[in-house]
Amino acid sequence: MLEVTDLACRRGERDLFSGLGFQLPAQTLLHVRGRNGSGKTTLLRVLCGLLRPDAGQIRWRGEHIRDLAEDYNRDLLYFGHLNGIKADLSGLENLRIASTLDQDPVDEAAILAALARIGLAGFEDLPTRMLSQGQKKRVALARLILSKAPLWILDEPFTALDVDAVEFLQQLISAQVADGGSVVLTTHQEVPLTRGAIQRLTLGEAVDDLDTSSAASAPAPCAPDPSASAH
Ligand SMILES: Nc1ncnc2c1ncn2[C@@H]1O[C@H](COP(=O)(O)OP(=O)(O)OP(=O)(O)O)[C@@H](O)[C@H]1O
Repeated sequence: MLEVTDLACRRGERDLFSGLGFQLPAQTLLHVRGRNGSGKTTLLRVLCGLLRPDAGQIRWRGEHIRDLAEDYNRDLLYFGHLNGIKADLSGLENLRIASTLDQDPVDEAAILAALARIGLAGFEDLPTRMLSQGQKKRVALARLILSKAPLWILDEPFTALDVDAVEFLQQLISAQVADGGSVVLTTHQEVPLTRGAIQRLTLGEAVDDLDTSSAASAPAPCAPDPSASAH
């Protein structure tokens, strides 16, 4: 369970959000929406512990993420705008490093299988600078196939993907939730779930913006913090 209480963040002269609270249990997806510049990326970076909020607490399984430090990082997979892909390294090398940094090393056969599943068979050894934008993104997405992290935080993961890759990623996210994981996601796209609950949070709108809805066979979603607001 990820638990956020009274979170506030100011960037430059602007209050992006304040008094923000929600609980994200297992088998739940939080879909963060909002206009460009409303603070979605900022919120995700705060939830990852990459950015310090101006107020509020973030707890993972009951403990403050700043106290958990590396233990939180081990449970977390963050997929940011920049993909974290090194241009001079191949897909295989990038994933080997990523799995080591995720503190969850996987063997080469598993990495090759993940690259094949994401449609990159035959491209494993090319430096990623020689891949298209969509193929680079696929290399980064292969991390999701390999990940055992219970919490995924994904910033616009669908950008630059073709129709097949979008569908594949939707399935990965759906499986993560169905298998008991939690996902925080920014996207302008709907993500259908086979099992689990969806919560929606729209930044830049008034207080009643945090609503919940459930997919088929979903457990009851947790109640949103009634004090939540996003400016
Ligand atoms: N390092 C920074 N210093 C000051 N202001 C910043 C910084 N990074 C972002 N901002 C500002 O914070 C606001 C929110 O940015 P953020 O990237 O979180 O928005 P977003 O909702 O993710 O936008 P988009 O949909 O365009 O990706 C923007 O007005 C941006 O200019």
